[in-house]
Amino acid sequence: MREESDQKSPHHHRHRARSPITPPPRSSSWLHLFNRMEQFWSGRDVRKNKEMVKHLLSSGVINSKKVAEVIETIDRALFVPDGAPPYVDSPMQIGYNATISAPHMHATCLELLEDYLKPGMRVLDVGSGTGYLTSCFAVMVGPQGRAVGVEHIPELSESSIKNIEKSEAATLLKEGSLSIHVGDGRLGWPEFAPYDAIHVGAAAPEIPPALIEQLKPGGRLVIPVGKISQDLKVVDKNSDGSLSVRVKFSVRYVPLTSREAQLRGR
Ligand SMILES: Nc1ncnc2c1ncn2[C@@H]1O[C@H](CSCC[C@H]([NH3+])C(=O)O)[C@@H](O)[C@H]1O
Repeated sequence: MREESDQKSPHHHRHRARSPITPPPRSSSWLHLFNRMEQFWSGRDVRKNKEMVKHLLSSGVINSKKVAEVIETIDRALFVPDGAPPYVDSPMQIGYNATISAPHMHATCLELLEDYLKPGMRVLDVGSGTGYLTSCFAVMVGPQGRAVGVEHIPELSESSIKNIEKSEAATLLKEGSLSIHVGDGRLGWPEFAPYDAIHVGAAAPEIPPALIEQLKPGGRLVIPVGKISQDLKVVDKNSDGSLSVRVKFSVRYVPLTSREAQLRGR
């Protein structure tokens, strides 16, 4: 086989011959080759990211065009640790007893929050982990809006910034409408409050009062609540400040806890 491929057929040469007025195809540049190799080793493949979106659409997880668009825009492979299959619909370990949520959970939360992620709106992502969902939020609210991630493990915060810098949300991070902060997310992030949307990516035993406080009247909070068996709660703050709460379905998230408890393995 090897001998065969080493033989240069007439076709081989014909492919290489180019008319002098045609610019060389990009595939011949070293930079392109390097990018392809980097993509191969990192498991990145925009076509597979697209296929994942198609699957989420056909299985009815995604119904919104906007949500499909943003998931297509932010390549998931940039946020999944090296060696993990990026487009498989399941959560993955990211170290520090944390996980990146499964694509269907990200999609569900984006759909639940879509109306609260219009251009110019403000969103808080508590337990931002890899930065994947914060980036999706940032793209949806755009440069006039604000997407704020809070993560209590400094190493995860740092690596999330590196992930975002490689993604389509890089400019938003650079220009400041997207920011990631190290802190205890149970206290929210008062600096940019009130928020139209708050998402919590870890399960709280009870809804932290600071998050209710930092939610705008007319805003929505999506939060998993419970210990082992948890409910994904959708909390709407009415214009008079009262709350309407409904349960979307049962979920299993890592706990929203102290840094020490998380690193101890709870
Ligand atoms: N009290 C807390 N404050 C801030 N972050 C927390 C807290 N408790 C847990 N976390 C983080 O919450 C995250 C949940 S898992 C990561 C979820 C993220 N949406 C993603 O898909 O990448 C982990 O990164 C935890 O370190």
